[in-house]
Amino acid sequence: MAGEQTSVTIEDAALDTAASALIDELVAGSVASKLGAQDPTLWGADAESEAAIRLSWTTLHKSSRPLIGEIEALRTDLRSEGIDRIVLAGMGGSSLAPEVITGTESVALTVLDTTDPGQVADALAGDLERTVLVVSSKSGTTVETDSHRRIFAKAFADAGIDAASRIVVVTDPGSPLAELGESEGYRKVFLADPNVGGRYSALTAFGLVPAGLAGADVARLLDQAAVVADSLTADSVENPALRLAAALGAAHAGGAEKVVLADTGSGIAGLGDWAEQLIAESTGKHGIGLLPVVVEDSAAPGFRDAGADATPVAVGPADFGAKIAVTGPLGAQFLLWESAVAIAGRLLGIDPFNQPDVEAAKKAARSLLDDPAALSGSAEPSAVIGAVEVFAGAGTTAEGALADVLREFLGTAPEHGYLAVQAYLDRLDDASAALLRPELAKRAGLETTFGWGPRFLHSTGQYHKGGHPNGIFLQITGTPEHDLEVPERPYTLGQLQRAQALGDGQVLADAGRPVLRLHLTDRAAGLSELMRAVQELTS
Ligand SMILES: O=P(O)(O)OC[C@H]1O[C@](O)(CO)[C@@H](O)[C@@H]1O
Repeated sequence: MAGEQTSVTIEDAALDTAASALIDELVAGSVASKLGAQDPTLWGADAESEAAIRLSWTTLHKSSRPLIGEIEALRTDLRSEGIDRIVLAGMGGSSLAPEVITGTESVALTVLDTTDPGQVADALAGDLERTVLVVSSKSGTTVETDSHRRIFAKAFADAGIDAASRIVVVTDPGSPLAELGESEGYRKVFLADPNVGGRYSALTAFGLVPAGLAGADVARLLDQAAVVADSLTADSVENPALRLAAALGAAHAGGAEKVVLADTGSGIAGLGDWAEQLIAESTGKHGIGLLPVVVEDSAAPGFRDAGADATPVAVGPADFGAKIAVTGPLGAQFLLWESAVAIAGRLLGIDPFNQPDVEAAKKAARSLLDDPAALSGSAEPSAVIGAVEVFAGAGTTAEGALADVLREFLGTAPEHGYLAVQAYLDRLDDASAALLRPELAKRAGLETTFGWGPRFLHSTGQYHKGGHPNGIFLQITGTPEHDLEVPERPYTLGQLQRAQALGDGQVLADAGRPVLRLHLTDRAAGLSELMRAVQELTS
């Protein structure tokens, strides 16, 4: 596999000079060895109590070993019963790592990190006789994951299958889900290390159980992490974590807060999607932070043409345009990025282990679910253009054709701002929505991110509200063809999806961020109309 050697190279001379000074400071302050010793004082007094219960990830390559046998034993049992289809319900840190691990090994795993009724219905339509559902939630209270559990439990029962025997839980000790797992007699409850936060949990049960059950070689991941572990806690200018942290910190200090991630042949499938949560949720707070911008490849808009506000990073060998290149196998890259982001947090002066702004959107969604009138959309669209209903935010008028609406909206971006495209759609059936990112980036001249809602709410969502206040937000929602009941809950999945979009939109608007919502009354037709309108914009 390409990139077996773990390394961080700083390709840009000016950035290298700025980073070198920071690396020297970090070495002089013994920051790496203190991280290795799990010293909670590294991020200042305010962060100390949180850090004290968040640092066990530095030794997971050793402490997670006993899990391997447990996972293998359960996999063998399930296979002997003809159960070989793994569906994972989990948001953010509870699904991103297993998705990358299984994608890298080309092992099948159905990930549910959506409230889209169509996408969940498609997962339900798979062969339930052969299915086990892994319900992963550290807190045990995440509404999306709880909804998936309810929907699948009912579907198993309706199919005459004993649901308890088909549900495996991964959660923290003492969580409501741990208790439920025991009281319902679920197949197995894996209790994860509670001293590791969600986005640092790739090498805990959260990453390893679903991936291992699906057939990935999870022991090899721990081996890969073990190979680099000592180098990441060495007080040395060669330490790759210090180099990456210093480069990101120096870039941020120089006004390049956007981190544009492109795969350049790492052999890893989608590391950027995992790193996105780690970087955005860890650093995007108190009005600063690093904004991850995951692009299709190094030729995509936003990478080689990045402006002074962005740092192009190659995941894999250095490529033309990259200012930083990070190589190494997946297990090593997990530990490297976790260490680097934690240390970058110290350089930025923030607590990398909390996510203070995520709760606001969850609260707004909850209150909308309690207010059916607001949720059913009593608000009239500002305009209806073909299959697209336009809900213009404050400061925009929604006049003219769709291209005019978009042009006016893009004009609200501040200099060196960014555009976030947030698609609350089915990421399989409506996959073409992702093509909007490069098309918009090219024409808007802005670093442009793309996220599937509500998945991104557990990732870049923290940055959108808590990071640099220079984003503009294009929400895309769509009428689902069929809705799905959530058993014993007063809302459907479609209503939950809508509440999440409207709730987050409200929080962003209240914070003074420009928000434009385009609702597709016919998803396929609406997406093509939208793409046509984007292509009418001049670059
Ligand atoms: O594992 P949980 O508790 O379900 O949380 C899922 C995700 O939600 C977040 O708390 C943010 O909403 C993430 O930090 C976390 O990875």
